[in-house]
Amino acid sequence: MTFLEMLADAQQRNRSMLCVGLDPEPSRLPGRMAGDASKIHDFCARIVDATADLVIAFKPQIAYFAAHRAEDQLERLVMHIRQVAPHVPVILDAKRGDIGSTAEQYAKEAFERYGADAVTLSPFMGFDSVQPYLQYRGKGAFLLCRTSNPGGDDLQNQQLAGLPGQPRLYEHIAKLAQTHWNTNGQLGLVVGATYPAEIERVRQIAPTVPLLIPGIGAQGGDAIATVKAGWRANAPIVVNSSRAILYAGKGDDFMDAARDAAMKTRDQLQAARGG
Ligand SMILES: O=C(O)c1cc(=O)[nH]c(=O)n1[C@@H]1O[C@H](COP(=O)(O)O)[C@@H](O)[C@H]1O
Repeated sequence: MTFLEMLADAQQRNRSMLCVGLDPEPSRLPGRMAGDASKIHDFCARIVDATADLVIAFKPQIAYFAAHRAEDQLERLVMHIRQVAPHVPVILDAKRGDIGSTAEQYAKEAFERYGADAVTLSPFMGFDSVQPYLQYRGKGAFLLCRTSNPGGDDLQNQQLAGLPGQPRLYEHIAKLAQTHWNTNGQLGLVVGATYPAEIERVRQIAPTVPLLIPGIGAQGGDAIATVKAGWRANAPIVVNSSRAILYAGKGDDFMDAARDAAMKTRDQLQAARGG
């Protein structure tokens, strides 16, 4: 199955637009795992077990593994997801971006080493830095467009005086992802839940590409406004929450607490579609 087919399948089966972000910080692991980086896999695997029937995707953030020399644990984690939730796609959050020859290695890392179904990319270095990922037919690539952090304004909100209509940089990225750059229909966009007005604008420019929307939960983004701005029947949205679900419980009940938080968030997002 392609990434888009997996997304559609998981969305329907689990009635969900929620993506659980796997950002394991050893000092925040619950109970006896606290402070033990060798338990990163076990912790994330239990979160996967507790939420696999509630999500549209899982999104491991590579820095949380690499910083603790836990890349092998990330490889095992993706295999675990394949076993317990074969219908749920894995989005590797790597935010890569480099010249073509180096991007080929990053693409190999994401899709061959880790076996991810999609990856996050910075579009800053241009189309030839994105192209190597598109050689992997059926895989997805989400381009950073209007990120959830306040500093996203520094560049993404600047107007491009040299282009007709002087679009803002994020508007231009949305247009490229919807049109010229999307040669095989593999591209999506990252837009922050902290900026629903910009999600709406991105949807006007890019009506059919999937949107990865982080920023609800710990960053305080508005889940309901996010769905209203981004959801369309023919275009998936993948709304990520990491810390608010991972660390919902601090003790041995962490799986129940994560499941409870994920279910509430999933239901809140689903309900916002209707109203
Ligand atoms: O690409 C991302 O996933 C991403 C883009 C963005 O604009 N903002 C953003 O927070 N993220 C990631 O989404 C996750 C958000 O985590 P929480 O704030 O704990 O839900 C982190 O892994 C971030 O690296």
